[in-house]
Order: sequence, then structure tokens, then C-alpha cells
Amino acid sequence: MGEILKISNLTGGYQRSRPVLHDVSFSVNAHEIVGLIGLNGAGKSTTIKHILGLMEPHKGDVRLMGRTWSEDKDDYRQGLAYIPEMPLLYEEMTLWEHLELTAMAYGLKEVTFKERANELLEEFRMKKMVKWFPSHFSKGMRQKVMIMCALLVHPSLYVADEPFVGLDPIGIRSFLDRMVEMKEKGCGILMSTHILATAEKYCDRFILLHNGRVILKGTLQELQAQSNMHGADLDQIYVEMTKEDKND
Ligand SMILES: Nc1ncnc2c1ncn2[C@@H]1O[C@H](COP(=O)(O)OP(=O)(O)OP(=O)(O)O)[C@@H](O)[C@H]1O
Repeated sequence: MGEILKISNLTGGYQRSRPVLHDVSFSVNAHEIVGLIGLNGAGKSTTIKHILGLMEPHKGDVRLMGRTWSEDKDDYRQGLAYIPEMPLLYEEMTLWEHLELTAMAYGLKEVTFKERANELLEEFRMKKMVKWFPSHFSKGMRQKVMIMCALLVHPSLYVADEPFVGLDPIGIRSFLDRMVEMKEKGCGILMSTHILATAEKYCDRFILLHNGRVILKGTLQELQAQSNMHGADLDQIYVEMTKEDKND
């Protein structure tokens, strides 16, 4: 199976003297959605920062299509699209300009850009707002701009950090439908979320992080077998595995 992202024995964090992640290893393949699951402070966002090349590993490495970020920064960056938890928009740029800027950063052809942009505006019900500035957007609308920017480009890997926050049910459905479509086209998708019922429905595999370590990984069936909880759902496994006395 085509390996898109491979994290090997990653130890990392904000200070070398105090790593947050310890020996984290997992991969994301083409044609799969992988759920990154963990309690508050487990290390999901820190893992994502390492994937985005914002932080240097203390040990181990992160490879996107076989390359590390430091080997080829531009190529690495164009290979992924990121949907952050907190929408980051330029207050002086309209919605359309945000889409245009993304298209330029990824070297999208004009015709492809316009076709995809119009489709996305329609689907996310944002057509009326193309000339608006972010100060007029609701929280969910801001998140939709981030999602539309990510969907405009077709990278090898999508990384989404809590993508549902602030979205209405139709927005969530559009986002998930699109993720499934991108997965079918061969992208790999890594999605961090606390909404386990949705994760269980859409993710092919899961990575359970706890205190900066991977405590379980695999399909739901594999997680059930590893935790000796046959028939349990993701929520039950997660609660059981993160009980303080079990792992500390
Ligand atoms: N900027 C920072 N500087 C130092 N430590 C940080 C910083 N950001 C996060 N941490 C620490 O790193 C650890 C992991 O945090 P991280 O944000 O990766 O967790 P998370 O799993 O994304 O949590 P949440 O579900 O709350 O978003 C925590 O102990 C946190 O205190």
C-alpha cells in the first residue's frame, strides 16, 4: 500500500529538555483516513506541528512521500494541506482572495482554480460571501474558508485538527463527504478529533495517543483485540485505555 506519511520513533516537543512526544511511530497510507485520538494535552497538536515542519524532531523523523521537511521544504509543503483548529485568516483579504492566494501557493492552473473554487463555494453555501472580508464571517464560516482552501488543492496528505469545531451539521457532512472523495482519489488523511462516534464511522484506522505516547493503533477490530475489549466501541476503548492507573 502506498505510504504517504511515515513517522518513525519521533521524540519531540517545545524544549529539548522536556519532550512532549516519546517514540511516536505511525503511518498514513494512500486511500485511508486515520484518526488521531487523545485526551486534552495528549500531544495531538504537537504531532501535527511536527508533521507540518513547524518543529524539528529531537529524535526520529517524519517523512512525507519519503522526504523529510528539511530535505526539501517547498516540495514537502506542497505535498500537504492543513485544516487548523483555529481558523487563521487575513483580515484585509476577501474570501475569494484567500482562495486565490492558496491556488498560487500550490501552483494551481487558473482554469482548475476557478472550476474548483466555484464548486466549493456552491457546496459550502458561501457563494454570496465571495467579496466579504473575514470580519463579517461567523466562526463556522471562517472554518469553512479554511476547509475550502484545503480542498482547492489536491495534495498527497490532508491534516485536519479538530475540523468540526464551529461547523453546522450540513458543513460537517460536506466536509466528511469531501474527505471520503479525496480518500477514494488516493489521498491520505490524518484527522484529530474528540468526536469519537464520527471518527469511528469515517476512519479506517486509529492512533490513540496518551501522555505523548502511542498506546494503541490499528483498525477498530485490532484495537478491540489489543485491549481485550471485543465488541467495544471506540469511546469505550479510549476511556478504558486512558484510565490514569493503567498507564501512569
Ligand atoms: N507552546 C507550547 N509550549 C510548551 N508546551 C506546550 C505548548 N503547547 C502545548 N504544550 C504542551 O504539550 C503537551 C501536548 O499538548 P498538545 O497541544 O499537543 O495536546 P493536544 O492533544 O492537541 O490537546 P487538545 O485536545 O487539548 O488540543 C501538553 O502538555 C501541553 O502543555
